[in-house]
Amino acid sequence: MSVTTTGTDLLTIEGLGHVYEGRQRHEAIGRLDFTVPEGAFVSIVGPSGCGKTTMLRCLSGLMKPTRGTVYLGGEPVTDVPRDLALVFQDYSRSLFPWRTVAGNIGFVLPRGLPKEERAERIRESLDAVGLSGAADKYPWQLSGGMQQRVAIARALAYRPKILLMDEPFASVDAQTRAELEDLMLDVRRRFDMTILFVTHDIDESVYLADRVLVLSKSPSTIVTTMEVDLPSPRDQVATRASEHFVQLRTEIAEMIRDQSTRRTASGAGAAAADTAP
Ligand SMILES: Nc1ncnc2c1ncn2[C@@H]1O[C@H](COP(=O)(O)OP(=O)(O)OP(=O)(O)O)[C@@H](O)[C@H]1O
Repeated sequence: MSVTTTGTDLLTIEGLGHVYEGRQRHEAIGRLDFTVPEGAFVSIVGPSGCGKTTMLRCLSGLMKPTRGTVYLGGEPVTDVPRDLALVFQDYSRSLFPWRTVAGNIGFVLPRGLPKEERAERIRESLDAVGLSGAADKYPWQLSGGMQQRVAIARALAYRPKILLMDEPFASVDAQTRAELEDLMLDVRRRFDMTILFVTHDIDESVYLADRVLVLSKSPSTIVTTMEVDLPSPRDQVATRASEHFVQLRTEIAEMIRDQSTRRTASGAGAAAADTAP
């Protein structure tokens, strides 16, 4: 089954740039321009410290960028938008340990929501992440992978138009990571969700997405945009072993390596010219 997008851009990023001011002035983002179509799964991959988290903070309205504008559904983002949810890498800090799983999910739902709908949203989202029986447990009674499933369920229950994920599976073991990747593909199909997924793992970026954006080192720009035309549903073994998958992941790996070699040879000042889209 292939997943379709409407072709309408849900998220538009125009000329985004960010400089951290202060004693340690640092230009984290050079210039980013890209769009995320409604219904698409877009991965962003880039080296450590290239500004991925800074970018997500700007996209989600948590931080005002130094330059540029972010539009969600055509409206400029000036505050945290109602239609957006974030899932972070550090699940242990994103869940309240004193609330049950159901309590953690219910916490983000609108106060005025009728009791039955609140219960239904919690039930549906826990079912979607395979944790139907865990509603009354506390986060500390769950494994790391299960806690991250709760964080995903909480984002789903909120019913956002777009889900931003910041290296969400970087802290779990390889087997759990593969299960969570497949969970995201399933969730995306079931909820028709638009997802922007940040990772430093090239294979993961290709396995999950319709499109991969490759970032340069900081100050980041987009080195390339790669369409991923692998068939769906994807399979952890067959997809990753396919010739086309290997070709795509190799192209991205070479691009990241070449770019970092060039920067080392020519100095950081050449970065902007080297990485122009
Ligand atoms: N508050 C701050 N003040 C100054 N510099 C900062 C601040 N926050 C981040 N930086 C710097 O900006 C750059 C980008 O940081 P950011 O956390 O966005 O990168 P990242 O790609 O998410 O990193 P990682 O892959 O390691 O998670 C880094 O060099 C970082 O040291």
